[in-house]
Amino acid sequence: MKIAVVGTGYVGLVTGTCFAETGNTVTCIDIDQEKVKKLKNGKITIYEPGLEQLFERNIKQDRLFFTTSLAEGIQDAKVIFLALPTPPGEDGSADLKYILKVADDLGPLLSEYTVIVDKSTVPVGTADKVRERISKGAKVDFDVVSNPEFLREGVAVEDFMKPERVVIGTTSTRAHKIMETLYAPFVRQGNPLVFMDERSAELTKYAANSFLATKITFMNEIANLCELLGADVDAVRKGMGTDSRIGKRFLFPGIGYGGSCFPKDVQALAKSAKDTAYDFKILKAVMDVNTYQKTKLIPKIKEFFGGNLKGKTIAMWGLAFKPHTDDIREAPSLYNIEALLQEGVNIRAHDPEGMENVRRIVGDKIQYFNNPYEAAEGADAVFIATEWPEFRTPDFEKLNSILKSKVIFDGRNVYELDVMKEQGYTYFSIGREAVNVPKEVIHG
Ligand SMILES: NC(=O)C1=CN([C@@H]2O[C@H](COP(=O)(O)OP(=O)(O)OC[C@H]3O[C@@H](n4cnc5c(N)ncnc54)[C@H](O)[C@@H]3O)[C@@H](O)[C@H]2O)C=CC1
Ligand SMILES: O=C(O)[C@H]1O[C@H](OP(=O)(O)OP(=O)(O)OC[C@H]2O[C@@H](n3ccc(=O)[nH]c3=O)[C@H](O)[C@@H]2O)[C@H](O)[C@@H](O)[C@@H]1O
Repeated sequence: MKIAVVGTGYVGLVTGTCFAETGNTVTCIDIDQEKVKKLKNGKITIYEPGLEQLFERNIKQDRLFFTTSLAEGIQDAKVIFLALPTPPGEDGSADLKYILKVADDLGPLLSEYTVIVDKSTVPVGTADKVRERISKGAKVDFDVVSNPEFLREGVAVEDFMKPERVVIGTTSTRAHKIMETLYAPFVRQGNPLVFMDERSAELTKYAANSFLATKITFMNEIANLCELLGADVDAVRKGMGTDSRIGKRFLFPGIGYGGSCFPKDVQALAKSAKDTAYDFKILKAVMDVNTYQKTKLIPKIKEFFGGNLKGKTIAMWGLAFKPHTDDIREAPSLYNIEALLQEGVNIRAHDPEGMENVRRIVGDKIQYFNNPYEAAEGADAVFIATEWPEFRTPDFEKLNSILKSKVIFDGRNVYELDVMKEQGYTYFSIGREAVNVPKEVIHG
């Protein structure tokens, strides 16, 4: 099938590449000329494990194309995916300007029946708005379908190629059949295509993201309580998660959820609820707790160093909002960098993929190093903001010899407490006992 994808950001590039991989001819369209130039030259624009290989193969096999022209890109396309940004507006609601602009442009360009698919995360009622905008200029039949995306960055290819489910919102039989054909190769393992109406599909996406953010936040509060009650959140997590009604996943406490989606989607759902005069209390609490959680280690760091951090040096391991991505949008690291800089701390940072993106925002206010050991050179403490696998089993001998003092503040519970005890590190983590804390420091 010939398809077009408008927007070659994270979702657009993965969507386009994966549909090409299953034999479709795909043209991806973006207004960012630099991006399109790179992509046309066979250079991938995001870091995503496994994507580059598929991307290169499909370009070579003439199934994946890029252009800046909407008219050229959608020519002969039976299905057009809109994978456009929906950033939070000033009031927290999703800003639909990118989607509606493309909808306006698309109408007059359609030359035969086409399915237009909202792949972006959009509030309930957006499919109706897109339909209305397109119909102003369209002279042919078309359908607007809601097909929200559930992929996670870092495992996006796997999530897209083997989805647990695909949600498709349409009441049109014609569009239903086309979407079923398009997705057939991805759901062969018995995972379902879940068909529903457009509004329900739109809400499903916000409900799923908000539920996951709530699950994490609930665990963060349990962790905070563990610290006060002298319990171990790792044990509690395992004890809870083995109940299949609760499930093991997304129960890992830490310094809050970040990324381009959970924060904005929780906020947007809360705003949608408010607009209908519904007071969604849980979502408000989730946002409050997450704000607190992001910098919850700062007071501990301050207290450990006797209340004054001026002139201290901290090695920050991890900057990306989670491992296996270079994405730093709403990354907890950024909030901690800001808080530490305000206290007069020198920050020596390392992240395997995210440093360039952080440099664009923070500039030379912090220093960047190519490996975690260089970052740790002469530091008073290590702060772990992202649980990259390479931090899990460090060469402790090497680390001992370069750190000024053996202190770790771990926002992602990377190490076993026994290992920290054995290695003689003063170790603070989330929801667990603080280890080897000198008597003069009051932490429990
Ligand atoms: N990033 C993620 O992991 C996921 C994102 N989503 C949702 O998917 C949507 C897209 O997200 P991302 O891919 O992360 O966004 P992004 O910001 O990475 O990419 C969007 C792209 O659209 C392009 N664009 C803007 N206006 C355009 C126009 N008029 N014509 C053509 N291209 C245009 C931009 O230049 C950019 O390359 C959002 O609604 C997001 O919430 C859903 C699931 C996962
Ligand atoms: O709508 C979206 O864009 C996507 O948002 C999330 O995906 P993503 O943001 O890539 O990352 P996650 O793996 O969900 O992690 C989000 C944040 O939660 C944190 N997290 C996750 C799991 C956990 O147990 N604890 C925890 O603190 C991570 O560190 C990260 O900051 C969802 O998992 C995807 O299904 C969804 O498609």
